[in-house]
Amino acid sequence: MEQTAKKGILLMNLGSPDSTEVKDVRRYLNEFLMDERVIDMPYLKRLLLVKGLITPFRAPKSAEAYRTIWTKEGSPLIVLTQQLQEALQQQVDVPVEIAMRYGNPTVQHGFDALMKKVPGLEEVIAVPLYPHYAMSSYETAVEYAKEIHQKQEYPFKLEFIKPYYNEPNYIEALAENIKPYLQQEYDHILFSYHGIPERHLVKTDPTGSHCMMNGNCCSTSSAAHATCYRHQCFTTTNLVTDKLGITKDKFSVSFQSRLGRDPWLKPYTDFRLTDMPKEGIKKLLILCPAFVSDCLETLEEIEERGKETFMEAGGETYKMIPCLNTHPLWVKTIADWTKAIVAGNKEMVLVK
Ligand SMILES: C=CC1=C(C)c2cc3[nH]c(cc4nc(cc5[nH]c(cc1n2)c(C)c5CCC(=O)O)C(CCC(=O)O)=C4C)c(C)c3C=C
Ligand SMILES: [Fe+2]
Ligand SMILES: [Fe+2]
Repeated sequence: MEQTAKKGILLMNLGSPDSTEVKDVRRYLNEFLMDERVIDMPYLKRLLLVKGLITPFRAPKSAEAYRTIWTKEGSPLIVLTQQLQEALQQQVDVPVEIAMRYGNPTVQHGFDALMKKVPGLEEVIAVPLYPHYAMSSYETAVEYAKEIHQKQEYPFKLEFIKPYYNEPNYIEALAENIKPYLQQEYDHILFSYHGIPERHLVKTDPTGSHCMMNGNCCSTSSAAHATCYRHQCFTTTNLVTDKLGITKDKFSVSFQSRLGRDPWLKPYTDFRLTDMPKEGIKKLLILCPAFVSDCLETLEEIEERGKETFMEAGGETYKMIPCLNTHPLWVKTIADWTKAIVAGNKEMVLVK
């Protein structure tokens, strides 16, 4: 490949265990949950909780769950991120690599691979594969990449694509991805976002007085919205339903995948799946826009277990709409953003 710009792209996703063996799942969970932006407790307390309580019980169960979705190529999340890399590489003339926040391939591996491909590498554009800002997803990916960049004294400049929850071309891709599923009969569409503990919203609120102060906090104008996960999830939902002409009575938002006993964002997806058939919602479409690539939390929690919950509660049809994965409009969107940055347009760059 002839290099015109000494730049590279790094697609950053969350990561998966190396295999479905309990020892690999244990190592992955320990790394993930010892992240202070995920379990936000003082180190010793976190260590005791994660290594003494959560991981020993969770690792065998999670390993079993991973076995139900694992493919011969490996974890769906990793395989789909690789497929996104390949599709994007067809559209841009700077090298594209992938890296995971936890597990493999690491961020350092991604940086080294780009350095190898581009002698004299001047700039890396990192694309966090999270549309919304949460300290346990977007923020930790960015801060971790910055830490590796600094510690290893890489000579290139590192830039990040900003959260894109409201970007018109992202919304358009999401809408196009949903559209074919609207042909089938449905009573309701549930937008199920990954949950976070409520206190994380308070922690990332730069105003110190906005998030969770009242039920409408996310719909009133505030500087906090730049880092308010709840606001951003509602915004994505409203923009995409507006675009598709889906009326307010036909959709709602819920939050999935909670861990532990603290209050997480509500309503909880599993509770809603149990209640909806009783409310007359029998035919459900469900999607998980917090994820760009299908993963354990979509394929096992929502597509498999969620369906069981809904059908056992009296539901009739249940269809999960896949994540954006390698949807052509999504690939084009990332290509357009990164090409613009390579050309010197900084509109999509995170400013901190
Ligand atoms: C939107 C992205 C994500 C946020 C925000 C997030 C927060 C968060 N997650 C946990 C705990 C777990 N999450 C797990 C899996 C998982 N989480 C995300 C994304 C976000 N997490 C993804 C893409 C995945 C799937 C990974 C895969 O390999 O497919 C898991 C591991 C699986 C399990 O045991 O259930 C845990 C644990 C917390 C505590 C948290 C916020 C505080
Ligand atoms: Fe908010
Ligand atoms: Fe998670």
